[in-house]
Formats: sequence, C-alpha cells, structure tokens
Amino acid sequence: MADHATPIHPPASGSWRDRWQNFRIRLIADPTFQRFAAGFPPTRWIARRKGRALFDLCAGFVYSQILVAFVRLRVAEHLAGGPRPVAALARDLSLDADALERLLRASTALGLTRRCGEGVYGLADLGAALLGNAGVAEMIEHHAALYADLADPTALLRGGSGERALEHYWGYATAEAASGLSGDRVAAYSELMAASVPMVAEDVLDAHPLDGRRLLMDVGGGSGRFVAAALHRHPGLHAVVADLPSVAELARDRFAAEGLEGRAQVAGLDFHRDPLPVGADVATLIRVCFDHDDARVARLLGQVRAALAPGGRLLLAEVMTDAERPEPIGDAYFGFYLLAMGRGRCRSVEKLRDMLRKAGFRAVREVPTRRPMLARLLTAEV
Ligand SMILES: CC(C)=CCC/C(C)=C/CC/C(C)=C/C=C/C(C)=C/C=C/C=C(C)/C=C/C=C(C)/C=C/C=C(C)/C=C/CC(C)(C)O
Ligand SMILES: C[S@@+](CC[C@H](N)C(=O)[O-])C[C@H]1O[C@@H](n2cnc3c(N)ncnc32)[C@H](O)[C@@H]1O
Repeated sequence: MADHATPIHPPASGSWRDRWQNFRIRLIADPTFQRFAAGFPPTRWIARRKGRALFDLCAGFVYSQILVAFVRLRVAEHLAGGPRPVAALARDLSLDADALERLLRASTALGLTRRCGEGVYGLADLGAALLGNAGVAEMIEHHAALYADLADPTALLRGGSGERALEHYWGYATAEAASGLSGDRVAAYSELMAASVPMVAEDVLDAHPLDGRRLLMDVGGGSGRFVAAALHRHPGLHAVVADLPSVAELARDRFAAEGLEGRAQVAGLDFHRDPLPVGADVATLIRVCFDHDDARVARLLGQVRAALAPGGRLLLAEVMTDAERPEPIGDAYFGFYLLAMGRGRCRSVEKLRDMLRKAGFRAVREVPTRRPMLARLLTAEV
C-alpha cells in the first residue's frame, strides 16, 4: 500500500456508496495498484485516460503559452487562405523555420492546426473558431496579468500582500471611490469588455428579445456596446448606460460615432453610492454582479428594482455556477480570476435567484442561452 504518514480515506461507515468511494480512492492512491491497472487490459484504458487527464492539468500553462504564441504571431490569420508550407510561412512571420515547425506541431497536437503533408500546415477546427472570434484573442493576451497573479496561488488564497495585477487593471473592484477613476484607468478594461461582449449580447438578445420595451437601462454597461447592439436590433427602443463617469464618456463617444445619440444617453455615476436614473422598463446587468461582494450586489439589486418602472423587468447575465456541481469555467477559472481581481465571486443560479427575491423581485426565471459558458441569463419582474 502507499507509504503515507496519514491513512488515505480510512474505511468509512455510512452508505455503501460512501464505502465504495473510499475504497476506490484508497486503491487509486496506491502506486502498486496504479502500475497494475496501467498494464491490466480491462483497466488499462481507464488508467491511461486518468493519467492523461492529470498530465493535461500539469501542462495547462504550457498549452496556454503555446496559444499565446499562436495568437501573437497571428498564425490563424496567415493560414486563413488555406494550408501553407512552413518555409513560406516562416518568411512571412520572420521566424526560424525549425522554430515555426515546433510551434505548428504543438498547435496541431492542441487542435488549432492540422498537418496536411510534409512541412505543410492548415487550420483545424479550434484555430478556425479563434479566427472568427476577436474577443477570445484579446482575452488570451490579457491573461498575462492573470498569470502574474497566479504565480504564487497559495499566497493568493491567503490574501497575499501588495496590489495584484488584476486588482490594478480593474481599478473599480477594490476602489473606495470608483467614480474618481480617470479615463486612463478605465480605457484598457473597457476595450477588453467591448471586444468580448458581442457574443454575449447576441446570446442574451436572442434568448430574450426586447420587443415591446421602451427604455433600457444597462447598469455597468461599459462603453455601450451591448446597448448599441440592442438599439440596432430594436429601432423603437431608447436606452441609457449607467457606468462610472469616465466609462460613460466612452459610451457617449460610441453612440455619437454610430449615429445613436438621439436614442442613447449616458449617466456617469458610482452605483454603490449614487441613485440610478429612474423610469426604464427593462434593466440589464451584464457581467456586473460577479465583480462585487454579496453585500454590494444585494444593495445594487435593490437599487435597480427601485429605479425600474412598474411592470419593469431585469435581465441579469453572466457566468453562473451550479451550487452542487463545481465546474471548470465558473468555479476554477472565474473562481481564481475574481479572487485575483478583488472582492467578487461567481455565484450559482440558486444563490442569484435567492438574492433577486430578497431584493424584492418576483417571477425569477432562468432563460437558456446558446452558449452558457459565456453567460447564463436570469430574468426577474418588479
Ligand atoms: C461540417 C463542419 C464544417 C463542421 C461540423 C462541426 C462543427 C459544427 C463545429 C463547430 C465549429 C464552431 C462553429 C465552433 C465555434 C466555437 C466557438 C464559438 C468557440 C468559442 C470559444 C469561446 C471562448 C474560448 C471564450 C473564452 C472566454 C474567456 C476566456 C472570457 C473571459 C472573460 C473574462 C475574464 C471576463 C471578465 C469580466 C469580469 C471582470 C469578471 O467582470
Ligand atoms: C466587467 S465590466 C462589464 C461591462 C459590460 N456590461 C460588458 O459586459 O461588457 C463591469 C462594468 O461595471 C462598471 N462598474 C464597476 N463598478 C461600478 C460602480 N461602482 N459604478 C458604476 N459602474 C461600475 C465598470 O466600469 C465596468 O464597465
């Protein structure tokens, strides 16, 4: 058996299911069993699959950095016209051909490219999906800040010391007076959000069209890209973006540039301190609540409800988890992302439902979205 100072999962009392689970865990932790299972034909495939899964967890950062090189060198764009020989591509990218082939073999192994013959590579499904998705490429570049904060993950869990890269990047997350943030401090995150919101906007507006609504208030609406998408879809709709003053100015510029200034207004404010504009018959909170702690979100939901007209509706969209089934995007990725950023957390659908009800909303419903990995949607009535 494994040579451990403390016994792993001592035999338990309880249901047969618990006892069986404990037995399995003890067995799998035993190196002798691991060796046996890797060679024994009936268990060999399971052992290989689990070993591979553990290897992929170990190697995740390496895979991610291969993706960074792939995006930074714009390999997908250079292969968009069809497969190309390594030598020609190397000339275009000003890269040594051997180094490029190393990258292309790696990106082929990861499903981004495919090998079409001796020294010739083309796009595979994941590389092609990346090409159609500018927001993802920007996120990949942005991850440098996240990885800097994750360099010492236990220190991060213990609260660390000094300002983290993401805490600085998202200046509002821990600021006492967020409304004082200058244009310089909000420009980078506003651009990143504007690049990544179009897919979320499509999915939310497809799942819940705003037909029949008169005035939309997008709370934390950033530089107005969601509102612009809604107004282009619904010609009778008017809207207001409520965001920090320096961000609201970016939205004003967008509306002017897109000829929407007659239908879209901005309200520069701090939604933790200032009242929201009243009278909208639909409000949206898109990727806003998970930035903040429970107490602030509870107050914000109360504020939004109070600002909505009678019969008004709230659409709350962001990544959500399942209370009883932790999963990689909400619990692993956003769990640690938001920890580095400051005070936020990715909440379960159940938790958000409960918070909405406590804020006085009724008829809280989840409306399925096309890509729940980007955002799930809850609607609630005043
Ligand atoms: C017959 C043929 C040709 C094919 C058949 C097979 C087939 C149907 C293939 C499908 C091909 C296809 C259309 C693929 C599409 C793939 C898509 C749409 C992929 C999308 C991927 C999206 C990704 C990877 C998104 C990543 C998002 C990230 C990392 C978001 C991060 C967000 C952050 C950090 C937000 C921060 C906000 C804050 C601060 C927390 O509030
Ligand atoms: C993660 S971004 C989401 C932006 C946009 N809804 C989207 O999905 O692209 C959060 C937004 O909330 C705004 N915000 C954060 N704290 C705020 C506050 N106290 N008052 C007003 N806006 C705030 C930020 O400026 C930012 O634009």
